[in-house]
Amino acid sequence: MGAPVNVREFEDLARERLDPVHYDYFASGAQDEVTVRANEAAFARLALLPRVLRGAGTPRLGVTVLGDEASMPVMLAPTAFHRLAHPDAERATARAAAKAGVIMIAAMLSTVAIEEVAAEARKAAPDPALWFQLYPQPDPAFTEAVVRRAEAAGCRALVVTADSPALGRNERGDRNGFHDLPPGVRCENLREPGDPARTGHVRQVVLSPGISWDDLDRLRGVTDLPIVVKGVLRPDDARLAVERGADAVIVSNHGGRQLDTVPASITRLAPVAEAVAGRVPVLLDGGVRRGTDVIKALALGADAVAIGRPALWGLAAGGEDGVTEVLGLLRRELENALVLCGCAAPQETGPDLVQEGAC
Ligand SMILES: Cc1cc2nc3c(=O)[nH]c(=O)nc-3n(C[C@H](O)[C@H](O)[C@H](O)COP(=O)(O)O)c2cc1C
Ligand SMILES: CC(C)CC(=O)C(=O)O
Repeated sequence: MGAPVNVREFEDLARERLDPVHYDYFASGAQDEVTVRANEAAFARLALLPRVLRGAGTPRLGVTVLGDEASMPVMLAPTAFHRLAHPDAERATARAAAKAGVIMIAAMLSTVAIEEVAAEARKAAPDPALWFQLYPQPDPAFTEAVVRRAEAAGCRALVVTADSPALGRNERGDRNGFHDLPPGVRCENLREPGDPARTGHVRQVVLSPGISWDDLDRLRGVTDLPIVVKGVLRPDDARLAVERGADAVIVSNHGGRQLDTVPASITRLAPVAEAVAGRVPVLLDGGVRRGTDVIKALALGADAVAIGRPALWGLAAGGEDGVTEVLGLLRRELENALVLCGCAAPQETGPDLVQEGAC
């Protein structure tokens, strides 16, 4: 195959290069994977209604989210275990994101320690925008220690994953017997505090059924970082998140990996954005594969979108260069979609650009 010309072809290349068990881990979702398919299909069901003769010129793609300037409204969603995609793991992803000027949400379940992820990002850009995703742990002292590490590493927002009071049922994983990381691959952020020599124990992550809005309050007491609630699908929860002090929300169904048969995230964006009513930024992830998907999300109320699997396909296909290429593809596609819609910037999009169910 020649060089991939779109994200789908990057997935094909990644599938060829990856251990099939690890490909399945990245690609799969919960149970029948209804929501995985729905996330992409729902974008295809939305038609774009471009404006003509607007003289908008070459679009500017930059946005500012929670004070972080990004070169485009596409960020990296947190995804676990990059070492399974490429030996350079999160180091490569961080360099590519920083070089591209996009915001990276580093996963708590990273196979490279957050300090090292941040150091690699800084090699590529002087002031990289790095956020940290957190699964609050039942042990508040350990959670606080992880938050302190993220702060000290220079992370500028805390993304709390709210859709995971338990792990979704992943049948591909069960079929493959994929329950443990390979020898030598560890979640480096889960080491016991005070283990700088990295000789000691690494905790198992706990996805706690007890997670509640109180955890958000507790985190507020622990950190001054902006707190982003990830995994909101309902207007009532979005309103609660804002009332409980969230600084942004991410409309997300975890890429269809948690509760199967929840709706495609793009179908929940407009109701959530309406409930939030501009009080905090609204972000979206799930099924974004094209520049046209990005513009549809912007039009329906997102300040930016995040990509999960596409970055992993880039990483598996070509390490740092692969992630760079995926981000470049999406940038070129978004710029093309904006200019063809007659928009000079992401901020110029609105719901009039999108028509439901017509293609
Ligand atoms: C392999 C994989 C691992 C993920 N790990 C995490 C994680 O550790 N924490 C988290 O909040 N979300 C995680 N997610 C969900 C992503 O942050 C994001 O919601 C999802 O991938 C977006 O959908 P997309 O892959 O269709 O872009 C993961 C997703 C994938 C595919
Ligand atoms: C091990 C999991 C909790 C990581 C995750 O969030 C996922 O694979 O979707």
